[in-house]
Amino acid sequence: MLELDGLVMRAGDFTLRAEMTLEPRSRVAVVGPSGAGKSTLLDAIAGFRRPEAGRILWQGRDITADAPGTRPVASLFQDQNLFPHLSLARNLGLALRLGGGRVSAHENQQIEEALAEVGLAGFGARKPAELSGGQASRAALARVLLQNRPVILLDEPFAALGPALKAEMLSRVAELADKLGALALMVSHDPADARRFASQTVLVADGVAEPPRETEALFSDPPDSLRAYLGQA
Ligand SMILES: Nc1ncnc2c1ncn2[C@@H]1O[C@H](COP(=O)(O)OP(=O)(O)OP(=O)(O)O)[C@@H](O)[C@H]1O
Repeated sequence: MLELDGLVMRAGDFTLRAEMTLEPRSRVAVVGPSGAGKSTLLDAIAGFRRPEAGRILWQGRDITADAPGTRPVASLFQDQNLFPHLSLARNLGLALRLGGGRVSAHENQQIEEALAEVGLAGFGARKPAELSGGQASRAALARVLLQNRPVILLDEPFAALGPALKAEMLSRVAELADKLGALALMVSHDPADARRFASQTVLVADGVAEPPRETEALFSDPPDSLRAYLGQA
């Protein structure tokens, strides 16, 4: 379980509170108005921002003070965070060896397999600039696969892709999360994506990240804060 226990995040005069439990191996959408704190919530879990109060626990272990690289968490962002001067294989090697160092023959084999898994067999020598948007997204998925962490965070990673490609990537992420047995938490501005991806949804609004609710129930009878955001006010 991922537990947010009395979590308080503060940035300037913005405050976000969260109190919830998320089940392992579940897929959860994070929705809410712009500026409500969705990225803040994911950054807290990833360890990119420190809470002012409260704790974050994974399987009962307090990870609040852990550095991002040592958390049980892999993150996928819109700008896929690939180093431009390194080949795809070297970029993926860094996912396996956070401290750098030579990648072993076995690790090279793992990288090849991960690339093949996402439909990029033979692309290891390419630089990120030599990839299309869809290929870069798939490369980022290969990295998440290699990182093999039990929590996957996705902050609008496919917002720049066209509808068909976005739908394909979402189903690939769902497959990958299921294969890894991971909890996947995804920020989305598109209710259709949330419905497609996640049976549970966290609403972030009015300074609070609420415990997850059934996605269908939330969208079919949205509270006022979500209704306004959906343009149903
Ligand atoms: N360093 C900072 N200093 C002051 N305020 C900040 C800082 N970082 C973020 N904020 C504020 O925190 C709030 C939450 O931002 P956050 O990026 O988490 O929202 P979001 O829900 O992800 O928004 P969007 O959907 O537009 O991406 C915003 O009101 C933002 O202005």
